[in-house]
Amino acid sequence: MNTPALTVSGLSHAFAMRTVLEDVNLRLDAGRAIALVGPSGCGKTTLLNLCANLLSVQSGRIDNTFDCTAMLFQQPHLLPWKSVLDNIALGLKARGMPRAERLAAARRMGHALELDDIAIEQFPGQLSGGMQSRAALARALVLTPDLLLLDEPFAALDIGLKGQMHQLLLAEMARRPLAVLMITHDVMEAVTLADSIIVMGGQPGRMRWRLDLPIPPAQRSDEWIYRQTALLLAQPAVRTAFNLPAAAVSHRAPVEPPGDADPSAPLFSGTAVAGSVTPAKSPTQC
Ligand SMILES: Nc1ncnc2c1ncn2[C@@H]1O[C@H](COP(=O)(O)OP(=O)(O)OP(=O)(O)O)[C@@H](O)[C@H]1O
Repeated sequence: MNTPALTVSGLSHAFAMRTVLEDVNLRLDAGRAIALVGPSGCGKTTLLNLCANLLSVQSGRIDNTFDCTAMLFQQPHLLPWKSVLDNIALGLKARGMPRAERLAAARRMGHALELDDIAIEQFPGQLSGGMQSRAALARALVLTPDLLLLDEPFAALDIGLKGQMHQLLLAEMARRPLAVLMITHDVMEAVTLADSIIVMGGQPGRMRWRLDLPIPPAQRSDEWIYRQTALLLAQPAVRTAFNLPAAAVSHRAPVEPPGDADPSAPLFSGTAVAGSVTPAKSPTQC
């Protein structure tokens, strides 16, 4: 039996007469995480919305063979007139799960994401931003999705809360083969969570650079993450995509992989994607 995957092939998209995405190709397999980074307006959200079926595909193909796709938006979008518990249970209600059963499942998921019984019984407006983000994540995870689409859901959180959300997400990814396609402006967040990072840029937006990180997210030390982030941001193709001025590149050796990571794995090996500012040497499909 084929393992599930999200496959995007030759995808382009236009709003009215303006093309905003051009020839996007990627494949996301079960249990893997891909982060899309790039400057504002390069079409990241449009790509995610196409993957989520919130927009119709005009040109190219998207094949999603995952069983259940859930999406988290930048805003938690909790219903203010419903309790946090009812909000978490919303998708289960749409599936027709009986009330007692869905509320029990929602409570368990809320607890797993460190929302206590007091928080769960409150209305969203009574929660802090960080707790609302947890509730939104709980509402998505309670559906046991095998594909999670993240449109910068942690962008408004401070670094401490963001770190907590990362740990919760990594714990879920370690527990089962959850695939994640995420958008973020935060390159360090991408290096923390993703197996592969795709840098998009230009107008219309295209894929410019791809980096496959050799160490699983759970094994990455803070130091390794800082160094990889710096190396990624030093790549000329990446700087061009972000419209950053050319920078003096440090040639210091990257830090060693932590723990029992494969010592022979390359520490940094990005690939320019076909059609990008740097001619591609490798396959056009990411
Ligand atoms: N519904 C729409 N109608 C017309 N133009 C749109 C629509 N949605 C997005 N656009 C345009 O498409 C382009 C890409 O937008 P998109 O939101 O996908 O970019 P983005 O990379 O996600 O940006 P950001 O990082 O700021 O969220 C932008 O120029 C935007 O104005």
